[in-house]
Amino acid sequence: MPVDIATLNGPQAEAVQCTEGPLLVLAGAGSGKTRVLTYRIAHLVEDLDVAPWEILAITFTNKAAAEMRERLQGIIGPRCRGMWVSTFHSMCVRMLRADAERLGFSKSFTIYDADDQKRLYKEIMAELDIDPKRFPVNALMGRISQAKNELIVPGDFEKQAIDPVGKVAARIYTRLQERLRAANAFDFDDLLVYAYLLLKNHPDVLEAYQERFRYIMVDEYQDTNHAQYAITGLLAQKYKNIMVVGDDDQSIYSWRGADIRNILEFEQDYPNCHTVKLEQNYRSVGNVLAAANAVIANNQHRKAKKLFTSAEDGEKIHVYMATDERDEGRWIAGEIEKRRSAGMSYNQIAVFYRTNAQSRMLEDMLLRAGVPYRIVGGTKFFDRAEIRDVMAYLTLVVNPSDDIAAKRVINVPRRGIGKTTIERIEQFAREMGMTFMQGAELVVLDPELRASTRRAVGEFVELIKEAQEYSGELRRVVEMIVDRAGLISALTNENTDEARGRIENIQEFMGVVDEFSQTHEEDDAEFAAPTEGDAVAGDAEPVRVLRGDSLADFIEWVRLRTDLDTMGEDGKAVTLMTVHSSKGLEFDCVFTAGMEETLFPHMNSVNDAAGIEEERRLAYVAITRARKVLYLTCAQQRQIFGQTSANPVSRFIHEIPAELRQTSGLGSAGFSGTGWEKRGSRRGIAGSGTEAGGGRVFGRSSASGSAGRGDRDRAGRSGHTGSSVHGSGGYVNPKAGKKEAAGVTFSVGDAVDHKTFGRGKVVKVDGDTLHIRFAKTGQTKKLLKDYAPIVKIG
Ligand SMILES: Nc1ncnc2c1ncn2[C@@H]1O[C@H](COP(=O)(O)OP(=O)(O)OP(=O)(O)O)[C@@H](O)[C@H]1O
Ligand SMILES: [Mg+2]
Repeated sequence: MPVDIATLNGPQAEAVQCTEGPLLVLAGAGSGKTRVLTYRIAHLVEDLDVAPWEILAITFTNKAAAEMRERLQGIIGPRCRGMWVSTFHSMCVRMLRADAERLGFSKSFTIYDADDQKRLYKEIMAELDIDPKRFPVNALMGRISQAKNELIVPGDFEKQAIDPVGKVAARIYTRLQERLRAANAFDFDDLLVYAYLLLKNHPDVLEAYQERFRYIMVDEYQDTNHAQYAITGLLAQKYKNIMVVGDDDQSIYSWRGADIRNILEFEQDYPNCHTVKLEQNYRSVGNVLAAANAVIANNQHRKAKKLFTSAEDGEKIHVYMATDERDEGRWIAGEIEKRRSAGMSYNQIAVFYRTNAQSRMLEDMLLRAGVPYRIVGGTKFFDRAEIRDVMAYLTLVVNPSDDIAAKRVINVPRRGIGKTTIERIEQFAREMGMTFMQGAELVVLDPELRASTRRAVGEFVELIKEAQEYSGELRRVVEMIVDRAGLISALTNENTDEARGRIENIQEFMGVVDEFSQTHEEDDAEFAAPTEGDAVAGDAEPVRVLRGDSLADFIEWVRLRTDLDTMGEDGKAVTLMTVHSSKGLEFDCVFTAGMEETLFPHMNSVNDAAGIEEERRLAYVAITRARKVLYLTCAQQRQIFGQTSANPVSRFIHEIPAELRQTSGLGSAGFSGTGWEKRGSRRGIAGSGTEAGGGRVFGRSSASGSAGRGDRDRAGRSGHTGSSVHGSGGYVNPKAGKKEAAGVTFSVGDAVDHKTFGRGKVVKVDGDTLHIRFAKTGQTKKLLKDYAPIVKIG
């Protein structure tokens, strides 16, 4: 069945039908770029008989890739199997898995994430005697990452380094690459660098891919870095059938090496390029689009673009000025509940923030109001220590040369292998030119070590070896490691709440294993029927080398999961995420919290024009995610990064024309009212005892968690309670209580959450007194509704 071009507008259809030669679609947010790219793939396969394996589609996140595959499945059905729809990093991993030997690595290489990498940096710095106080590790990592994204090898980097940090970074860079190679590992940036080198230095490999990928498409091209640009260039060099889509106004990753010039100079790179402009926005209502256009118009360095919509104006942009971050979170929770009662699904609501540090308070407030949410980024499951331990064990099973993994877990759980022993193994391994595991195996014979230590090391080595025999049976090997290493029993012995939480996480991890097994079977099916396209890269094995080695596959899958992939498909919940992660997505209702100077725009960027322009593009991305309703919130004072500060309202709010805004909260009386003048930052307004005290009062004020459901009275009260802790510095909003006092009504059957007693049910209402039966204790307590630390949860 031919692809239905009729559902596209003129320029969109033109882009879909322009299938030969270079094509650029440069257009604003929500104009259908991703839709056009997807339709073009469908058109190629469905109408022009292009084989699916001849198509390479690159997206910015794994989530976007999954969505695209799903949409394709909907249009062309199972024919999209065998097609490469992936991120740059996943694509590079596939290429490297097929041909790692050409580069002197083995196929079972490990991918180091930021945490592994940091450990390695610290080791190297210790080894080279570099003082981390003078040369912070993050700064060095940033420099080297930037060099890798620009494809600058250690030798050239050293020649170019003139400043002290650069010179130190050059020494580390050289050693880093040696260490990574010895560990048979790549860091994230290396995936791009080595894939590039593979294509650049092995013409037969390059040619095989050029012949295979006759049609190349890249979404979000404005955020490609130099390495990605170079890889794309090589792949497209022969047939030049390359389509790139993007929006220069949405370039938000320059801090990670993205180069906006890649898209702006596409027409120069491909002189006979066809360019299509899309000007109709199909995503947002009129007011949201007008706000976005007004904000971005303040950037000097941009290609001016028109963007119109035929949608209705919709609601005005809601601006809420909170007293503090708690009030902000509480208010957001309330508004979410209002939307929900009006029929909007939680899934269609998102709360964005500029920095991860903001999420904790928002989470707390949603939790207390009983709003289900999922958080993307921040408290990443896979970043938890116990999960990292399990992962390190598994990594070691697949790649025993991974010294970082070995050292992480040799004494986890504690089995009496101390620092001295580890150093001894390390030194021995270094002298003998061995890996840490090989060293460990021999140290067992060292009579100078205590017998118990030798036994412990021996058992550890033995465990890893035994597990290797089962590496094809994923669930079994994971169970074996968890069980035999004694991870759960050690935690059980600790017998603390925290340990129990960790056990739950490990159990949750088994669920992840199962989830993988299910999706992996599908993947297998996807590649099981080899197409002509799989026979690539010269004599090397086809790209499907990993089939059958499910543990290696699993590890790779976990490593490549970007934050966005933690979003579940089922279970309705509000999404919390940073603005950066929201790229390409859309929601009916969007909240962006923390709209204050120094937070958004972020303080790191406020002093330079280019930085401000990037922050403004970020604001543009945030605004344009909203389909129907947009909320922007800010707080008069905020505790964040361990200090209290008070900052003016974000310039991005001012840049939205006043007639498009509707303001409420503290500042509703006057936008730049006296309370909003610059106060600067004040460290520890609340004093040192406040953290704990704040926590307590917070529990108390949890009674106002349901404030958003009309319970403004208690919101006011708890605000006052809060003030006694915050110091009564006039930050409490006296108006809030009076103006919005509605009084809360409880009735029999309501579910409540009490700070101390937990969940319960209202069994009787006697004037202001509630009789609540608590689930945990089974007891019924009489509580005064306005004073008890309770929140209505259903
Ligand atoms: N011709 C059309 N008719 C109806 N809906 C459309 C049309 N084109 C795009 N849309 C819808 O508009 C929304 C935005 O499209 P899409 O996500 O492809 O835009 P985009 O340009 O990729 O946006 P962004 O710049 O944010 O990535 C989607 O919901 C899409 O289905
Ligand atoms: Mg898009």
